[in-house]
Amino acid sequence: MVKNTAVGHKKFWHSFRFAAHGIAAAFKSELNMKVHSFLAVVVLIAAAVFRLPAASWMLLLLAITLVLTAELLNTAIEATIDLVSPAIHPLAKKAKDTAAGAVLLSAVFALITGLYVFYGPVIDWITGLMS
Ligand SMILES: Nc1ncnc2c1ncn2[C@@H]1O[C@H](COP(=O)(O)OP(=O)(O)OP(=O)(O)O)[C@@H](O)[C@H]1O
Repeated sequence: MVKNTAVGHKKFWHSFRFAAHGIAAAFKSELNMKVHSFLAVVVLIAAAVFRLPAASWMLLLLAITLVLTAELLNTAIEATIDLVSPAIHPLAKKAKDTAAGAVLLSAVFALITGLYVFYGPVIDWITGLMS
């Protein structure tokens, strides 16, 4: 019983390490992943500078998580397609374009979220500067 738990813990940490390695590998190989991560850091710094409320932070974190998750799944699908269908095939195109569509959709959501949470504070800041 104790042994099984120990094995379970070991398996959990192995899975965790594989997952962390997957994220690091996608970050290293995918330009989009780097760009989205950089933008996420900039947005979070701006959220701290503008002292956004907790609800806005949660919305931003949701949007960032969605974009990065979509990017990771897109990378996984691209790698799988390149492995199983290196030759041109309409289904390979469909799979890659659909996965890219998921990234685009999540990025549009992130843009709308950013406009929604920053609009008021930025307008207040500009108004304060002019008065
Ligand atoms: N095996 C294939 N069969 C048919 N069309 C493909 C195939 N591979 C890629 N394509 C088409 O080319 C586009 C670009 O594919 P590519 O593999 O270069 O991905 P990408 O979107 O440029 O991502 P990245 O640059 O991150 O690898 C795909 O979205 C798809 O429309």
